[in-house]
Amino acid sequence: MTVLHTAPLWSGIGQFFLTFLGWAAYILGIGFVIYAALRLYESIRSTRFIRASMVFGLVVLCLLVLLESRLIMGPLTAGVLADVMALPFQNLPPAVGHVLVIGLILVVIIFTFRITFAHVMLIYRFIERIIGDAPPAGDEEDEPDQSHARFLGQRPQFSRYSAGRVAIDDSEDFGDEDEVGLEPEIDYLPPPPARRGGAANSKNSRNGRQPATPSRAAGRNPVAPAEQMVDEEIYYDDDFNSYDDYSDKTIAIEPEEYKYDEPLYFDDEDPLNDINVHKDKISMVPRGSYDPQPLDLTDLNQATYGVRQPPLALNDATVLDDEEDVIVHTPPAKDEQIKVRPNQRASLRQVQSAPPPRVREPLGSRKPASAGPSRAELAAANANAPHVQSTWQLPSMEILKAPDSVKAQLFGEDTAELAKLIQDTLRSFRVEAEVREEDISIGPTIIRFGIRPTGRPQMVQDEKTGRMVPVRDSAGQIIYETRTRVSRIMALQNDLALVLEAKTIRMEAPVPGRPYVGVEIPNKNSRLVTLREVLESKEYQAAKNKSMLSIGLGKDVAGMVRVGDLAKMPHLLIAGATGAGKSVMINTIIASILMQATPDDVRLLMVDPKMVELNMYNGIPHLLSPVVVEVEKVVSLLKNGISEMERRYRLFSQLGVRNLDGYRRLRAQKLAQGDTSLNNLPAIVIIIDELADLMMAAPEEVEGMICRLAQLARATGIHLVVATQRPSVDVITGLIKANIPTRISFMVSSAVDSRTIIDMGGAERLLGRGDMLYLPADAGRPERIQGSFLSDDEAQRLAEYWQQQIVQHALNLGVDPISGQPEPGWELKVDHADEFELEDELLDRAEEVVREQGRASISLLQRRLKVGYSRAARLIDLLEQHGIIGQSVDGGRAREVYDTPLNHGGHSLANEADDIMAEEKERNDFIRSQAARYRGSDNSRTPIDDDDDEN
Ligand SMILES: Nc1ncnc2c1ncn2[C@@H]1O[C@H](COP(=O)(O)OP(=O)(O)OP(=O)(O)O)[C@@H](O)[C@H]1O
Repeated sequence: MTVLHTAPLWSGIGQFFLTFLGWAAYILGIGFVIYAALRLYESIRSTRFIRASMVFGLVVLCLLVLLESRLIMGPLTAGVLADVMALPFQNLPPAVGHVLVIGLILVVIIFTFRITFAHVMLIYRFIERIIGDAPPAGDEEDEPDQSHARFLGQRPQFSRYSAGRVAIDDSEDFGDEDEVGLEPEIDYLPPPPARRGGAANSKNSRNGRQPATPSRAAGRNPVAPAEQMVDEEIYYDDDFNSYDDYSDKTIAIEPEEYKYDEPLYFDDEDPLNDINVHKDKISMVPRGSYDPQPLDLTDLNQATYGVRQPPLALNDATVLDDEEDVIVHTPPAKDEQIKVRPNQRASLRQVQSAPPPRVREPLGSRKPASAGPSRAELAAANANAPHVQSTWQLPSMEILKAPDSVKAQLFGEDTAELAKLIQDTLRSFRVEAEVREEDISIGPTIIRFGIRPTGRPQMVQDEKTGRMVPVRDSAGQIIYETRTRVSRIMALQNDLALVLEAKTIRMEAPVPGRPYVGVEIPNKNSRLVTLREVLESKEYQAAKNKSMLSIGLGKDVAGMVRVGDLAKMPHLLIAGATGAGKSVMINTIIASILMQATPDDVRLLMVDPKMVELNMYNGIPHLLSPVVVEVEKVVSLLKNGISEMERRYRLFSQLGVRNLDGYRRLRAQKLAQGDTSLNNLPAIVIIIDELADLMMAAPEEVEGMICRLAQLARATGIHLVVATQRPSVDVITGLIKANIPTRISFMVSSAVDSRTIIDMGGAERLLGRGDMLYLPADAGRPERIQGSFLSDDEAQRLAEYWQQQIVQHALNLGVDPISGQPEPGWELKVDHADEFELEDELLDRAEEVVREQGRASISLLQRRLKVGYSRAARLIDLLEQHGIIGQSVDGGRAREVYDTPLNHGGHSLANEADDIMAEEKERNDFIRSQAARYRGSDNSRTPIDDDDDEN
């Protein structure tokens, strides 16, 4: 305008615009220039971003502002157009005119810039945050900020690698500090090292776990620069077995001092983004630029220690045992804890004086130990002791590492975003479903989103507003006209995996007991579940009081502690690919037992063909026999187990009790009456670390004995824990599966393997490293659990604790320590599979049968003794070896019985022909069933034809 106005030729035009538009001519002129430039840019980039509505809105806005200036300043600079526009306002009071024009300006601004309520809220929050930014010092701890999102620990960009992290004492929420054994401390870990270190820097840090740059760290944390923690990823390191180093390097820094000083963004190449143990398994979620939220310590404590678990009606001081109706007093101090067995409780109440301690009792009094005073002798020496208080001391919880609470830390709204992403994706596929906030469960390694199928709702007109609103039932739930099918959601599994950029997602439809389909994706801020935090949980404490064989399994997808009871399982099959976490699980089981049960309560038998996994337990008093590493000795061990089982059965039937619990109750009653005739019978847990090796060596015998034990051992308190790396049908046969109903599947390589273990797919989508599907015997569907972790160090410490106790225990009793030797009756010998049947206990009955019948044949023994073909054939061989029957003659199946007192001439040609036919049939059936079994099914076995002539 100035140029036009001053140039002689164009001054008229300039004058016109200035007169007509006043000062607005400048604004509009500049606006047109910008508009022209933007259009030019649009045409160069072949893009379009100028909205006509916005241009129009800006012009109108400019004119309204011009009008307002005319109303305020009069007709001096506003031009003719403004005068014309001001005409309608002349008769109005000035205030009304201003209000009208300003109102119009606001309306035009709202429409032009498309301002919504969300924008207003954003600004409101921003202002609020600025105002509320300076809380009085020291307030944070007293009054934790509650305004954060509930998705604790879900902000990848604010993981422990990219920001400060917090280690919080749990003692506040977890009861007495002494009881829990954790020192109160608040550890703020340092911020990440500089990210602008260049490629070399980045590489170094990936390989060598680059420490925080001192100067930078010092800048961030002026309080304790020298105490910065070296930020190392050691948690899930392959060769990492202990997290000692981690906590050692954690040093307290004042929480108030910590500030994020730069926006954090996602960079694939940046090692600092290696936030997750499963980095190679999961992918990334795009990150926004959020400001970190303050951490709620209470929330974190609750998430870490499971305080959210519903309180259980437990009285720490006194536990009333319903079954035995006796009151048990818990030990006064944990260090002086002396284990009280359920069957000892009654006597404890009665006997208050301090009697001499008593040695642990042997399982049986079959053979004395070779060196030193035998256990049988020791037992006999103490036989008259009026009580059974054990002198073993249980380890205190301090022997296990305290849970490292730094893992769960800052939180954000990523989870909410993912939920929205899932919902939008489903909608884009025209699948009506919703993901509610309350349906999101956050576990230690997994987040589960619950997708509720919705549909087209029934609509009615609202009487007040006249609008159409969905019809709701009495519970306030929307009633749908047509519903979305679950199968439609399930069909989108891969599409969801795509948008969530997750390498593995697992869908469960429906989640048992919930009205939604579960989508499980890896939690990028995953956390180790330590055995100690599980054992310290209230749920475990409650379970422990009920059963000595409780196992701290881990935490489920909602972060709740999951506990198993081996006594109820009653046997457990663990399978999974190599490195998936089987050995850790077995160690966890053993450690759970060692933490809560004395050798008087539970005894262990271990088979470790890998030779290295369970060796460390050699020498603990719980072992009935040293850890078996030779496959040849396993048959002998299982045989010992079977004879112990049979011995207990005989004992129980004599005493008229039905199971070990009944026996214990009876014993407690007798002890209360001063009768010490009944020996203590501990539960026995047989742990086999690699079944495949055994099944290769002696498939039939091992399978037969495992099944026999599995079928009958429950009542006698003998439990099997069998693990295998090879979930194929020749290892986990149909028979073994049928007899071991409780199963745990870790990650496997294929859906076929998964089906072999848990009879359904899903385990192939697990993440490994303790991520498992737990299928209890009484549940139809498996449950996903992150297994508790026990480092080798802890296991070693626990084993050493018990090994030392043997010495201490023996010193207390004034006897030689006996350790590492098998219990009498549990000696193992190299027992080749072929020799197994040599001492077949059916031999006597077989002899009776053949003498009674005056003839001997396999089919006869099969029918009369109700045994399988191979065992009957073996019995015939044994009878022949013992000189009871003769050899088969001329291909005939029936054999002569020597010295037969009652030979009524039953050995006729007709009988022999029948026998031959029956036997042939049995043989064929047997071969067929064997073949079918190796193909994965042993259902093909045809029943024995009972038409066979017996007489
Ligand atoms: N519950 C868990 N939590 C965290 N990490 C685990 C857990 N269980 C196992 N891991 C990790 O996985 C690694 C392998 O576990 P483990 O040795 O138990 O595997 P495995 O299945 O026994 O393998 P293999 O059959 O080859 O012996 C462990 O060293 C550990 O780092």
